[in-house]
Amino acid sequence: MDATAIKDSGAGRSAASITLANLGKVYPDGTVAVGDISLEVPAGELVVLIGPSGCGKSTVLRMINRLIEPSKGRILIDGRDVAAQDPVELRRQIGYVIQNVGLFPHQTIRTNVGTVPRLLGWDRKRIRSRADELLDLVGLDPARHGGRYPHELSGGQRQRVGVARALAADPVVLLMDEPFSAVDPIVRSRLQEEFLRLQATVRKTIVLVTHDIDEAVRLGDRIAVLAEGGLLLQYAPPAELLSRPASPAVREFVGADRGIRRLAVTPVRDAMRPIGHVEEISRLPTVDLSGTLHDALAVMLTSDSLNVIVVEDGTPVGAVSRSALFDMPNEEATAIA
Ligand SMILES: Nc1ncnc2c1ncn2[C@@H]1O[C@H](COP(=O)(O)OP(=O)(O)OP(=O)(O)O)[C@@H](O)[C@H]1O
Repeated sequence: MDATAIKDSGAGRSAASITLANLGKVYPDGTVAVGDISLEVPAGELVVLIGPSGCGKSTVLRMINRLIEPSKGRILIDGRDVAAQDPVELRRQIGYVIQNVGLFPHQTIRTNVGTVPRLLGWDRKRIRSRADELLDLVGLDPARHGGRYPHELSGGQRQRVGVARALAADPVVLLMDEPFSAVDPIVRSRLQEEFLRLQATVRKTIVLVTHDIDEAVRLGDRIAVLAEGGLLLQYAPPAELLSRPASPAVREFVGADRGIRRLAVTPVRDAMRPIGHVEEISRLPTVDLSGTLHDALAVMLTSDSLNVIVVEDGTPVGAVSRSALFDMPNEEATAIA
């Protein structure tokens, strides 16, 4: 992971793992922003940091790219301590997307996207073709938008440019600090959806900060819940966090409607039973095997049916009943019983 590797490569470098080991930050005024956090972000996964305002999320992110130096602990990227690397060089290899994007107002969109490649000394032609490739990847037409200035785009479009710029030099790590919070809920939802598609293509290691539990559940392969003082309360995949909150504090944070959220991250397969028990298959609505229980519930509600047939490549493979959705084992309840 050095600058020459980036210079020599085009796109498609692999992602890197990130290790936080007993990471802590006390600001000079004595504020303990981050207590003691240890966690591992596997290469190519998207990890969400979530927690109440002031719990240290941005501080963790900014320690990863050395905008802030830790008071204790270590950060390893692919096993290499970031403290041993030149901060400027390190930052050129780590994409960073912030709320309100921070685009340069007097530069065109294409020039903004080419910022890091330019710093890395790529030639003009290569920078331009890379910028256009990235704009296309985030759903902006290079011919239409490439020559515009940031104020000539909508908030959602600017946000996409921010993501394109962060990906331009094909970083192995992407840090995102509330990347979608400055846009309205409908644009936000569309950006999240597009971002998931983008991530399926580029498979970067991403650490994303948000306040929004729905965003965390939708985007995260894993979620780290932090508390005041920068303490790690739980680190788990969304489904586990929702079904087995590690403490009352996490349960409260995750929210009372977590049963519904859990449906959105539980595969249809988990509540499926053999099809033999269901009558009149052909009249029942269907849901694809790749769907979630939330999809199954939506189909049941719109068709006013108590059962839904699960299909794989168009062939019925099982059925899910409405009661089965709410009989899903709740390990927390079992533990209490
Ligand atoms: N430069 C600083 N000096 C002193 N305290 C700071 C400094 N920067 C941040 N803090 C404090 O450190 C704590 C963590 O701040 P941080 O910005 O990391 O939290 P956050 O979880 O990202 O918050 P938010 O969700 O509101 O953005 C807060 O109490 C904040 O006031």
